[in-house]
Amino acid sequence: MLKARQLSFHFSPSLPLLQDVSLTLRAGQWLGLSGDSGAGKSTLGKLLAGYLAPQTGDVILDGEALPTCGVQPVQWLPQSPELAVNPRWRVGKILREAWTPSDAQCQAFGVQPSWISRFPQSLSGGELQRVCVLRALAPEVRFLVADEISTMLDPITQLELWQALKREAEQRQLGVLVISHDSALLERLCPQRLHLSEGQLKPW
Ligand SMILES: Nc1ncnc2c1ncn2[C@@H]1O[C@H](COP(=O)(O)OP(=O)(O)OP(=O)(O)O)[C@@H](O)[C@H]1O
Repeated sequence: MLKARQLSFHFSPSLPLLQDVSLTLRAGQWLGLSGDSGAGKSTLGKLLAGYLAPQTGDVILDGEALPTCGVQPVQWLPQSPELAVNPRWRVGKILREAWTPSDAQCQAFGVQPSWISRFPQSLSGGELQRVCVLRALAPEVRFLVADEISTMLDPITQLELWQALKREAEQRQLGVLVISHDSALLERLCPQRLHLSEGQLKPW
């Protein structure tokens, strides 16, 4: 179980962003998170994945602090995959950075064998996003923060990505926090939804 306990966070003391935010994400749960632009959704996602440290409160996984080395069991997947890869690495090296997905997994996520020897700049944003999502699914991973991951995909590719992720999450009982402005998408994917507004979470 992943828990955020009374997190407060600001980039500047005069501009508090999150105040006393608590949430629980269970194994196998799909939880939706909406909120206005700039409300702090990505910041909360980064706090949950250990990319940022809160000023007060903490994030615990099964009662313990997140590990500081090795494969992170909570993976934050950002909207812009091109910012999350080393442009000097070929796609094969990027994909296998933490683990080696099977051919069947590559196929399920629509990752084509012909991409392996290419550089990431030569893939479309949607193609690279699929590589990054699959890269994040190492066996040690237990929770995902999917931060607007399908925004740049066409409707069919979007559907295929979520179907592949649903299947993988169900098999492994991954907990997934889906961050999106698309309320129809959140309603479809997530039985429980939260809304972030003025630094606080409310059921939605
Ligand atoms: N590194 C940073 N330094 C200073 N301010 C930052 C930093 N990162 C984000 N912010 C600010 O914090 C606020 C929250 O940003 P965040 O990206 O978490 O919002 P969001 O809810 O995800 O927005 P969107 O829906 O537009 O992606 C914004 O006002 C943003 O400008």
